[in-house]
Amino acid sequence: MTDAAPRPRRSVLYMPGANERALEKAKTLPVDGLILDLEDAVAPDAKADARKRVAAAAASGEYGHREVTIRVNGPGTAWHDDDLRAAAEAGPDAVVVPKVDSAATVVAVERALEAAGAPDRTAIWAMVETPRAMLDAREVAAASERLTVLVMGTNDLAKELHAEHVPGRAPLLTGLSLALLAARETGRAVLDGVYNDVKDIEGFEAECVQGRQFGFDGKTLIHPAQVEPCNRLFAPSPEQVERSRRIIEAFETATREGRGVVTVDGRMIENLHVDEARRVLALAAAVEGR
Ligand SMILES: CC(C)(COP(=O)(O)OP(=O)(O)OC[C@H]1O[C@@H](n2cnc3c(N)ncnc32)[C@H](O)[C@@H]1OP(=O)(O)O)[C@@H](O)C(=O)NCCC(=O)NCCSC(=O)C[C@H](O)C(=O)O
Ligand SMILES: [Mg+2]
Repeated sequence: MTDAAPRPRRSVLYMPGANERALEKAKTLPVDGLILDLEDAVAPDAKADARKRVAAAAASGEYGHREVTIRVNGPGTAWHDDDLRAAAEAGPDAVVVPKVDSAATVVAVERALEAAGAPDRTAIWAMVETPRAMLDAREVAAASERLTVLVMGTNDLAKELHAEHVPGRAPLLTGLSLALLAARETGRAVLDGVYNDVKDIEGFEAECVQGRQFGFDGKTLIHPAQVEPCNRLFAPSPEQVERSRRIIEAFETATREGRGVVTVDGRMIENLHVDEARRVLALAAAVEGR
């Protein structure tokens, strides 16, 4: 079940599962994915009602091209098992599991989903947001073929580390890198964490650029105002697309002439740069298809 083709996951929006208005509004937002949340955004008294709403929304088929996922409450909580059963029945694109910190947790979730009759199409997205998850990220990512995406939980990670949220995210960079290494080594996609200040679009954009430069496939979001900048900044730019085309063309010409290396704009281009240029073009085409 590992993703092969580049599926755009530039923008993945959380919405509180108890908020009917947000669930409705999401049908009109140009996001690549949605996380219908049963965990942090839902108060204990509202959990049962939210579970019903979210399951109905996920099963409705009304979200078009958007990937629809359900975030269940974490392993060990009073709601986890019921959430998994409801999610398995609803059959979303994925079940997002928070606070996964071992391969055993992933395997337990996989077994519970299968026992509850989850369709094969329902993947597992594992949130990595604890020190243990960071240190065992590779084992978590490789624990199941159903697991297709790692999701950073930067609020929980900062809390666990006693770290401060600062511009540039220096305290979190090791964790971000460990998740990326684990995802790329195992062929999983990987999404960056959320930006809490919904009014600060400039700061949000800076964090999108940082996430993209690191190699994240996209970012998780908490407010509709974050969607457009996120889509724009995680898609290949027109300049990148144009340069990628020139790289491929120049390399193909060089190969026909018996050369294995060439320069474009004064920079050395080898096979590996051509692979990267093809990845960029494939992603740009997939984004264009949206
Ligand atoms: C952050 C918010 C509480 C802000 O809410 P509010 O002040 O009400 O926003 P606005 O008035 O600006 O809303 C304008 C309209 O947009 C809709 N809206 C707002 N947020 C969403 C959303 N997430 N999805 C869909 N629609 C949304 C409002 O309904 C308004 O619509 P309308 O009335 O028609 O104009 C709020 O944005 C919010 O609740 N966001 C999500 C919070 C959330 O899900 N948090 C949990 C996930 S993050 C997390 O857990 C991180 C991770 O685990 C970690 O550890 O890091
Ligand atoms: Mg969290």
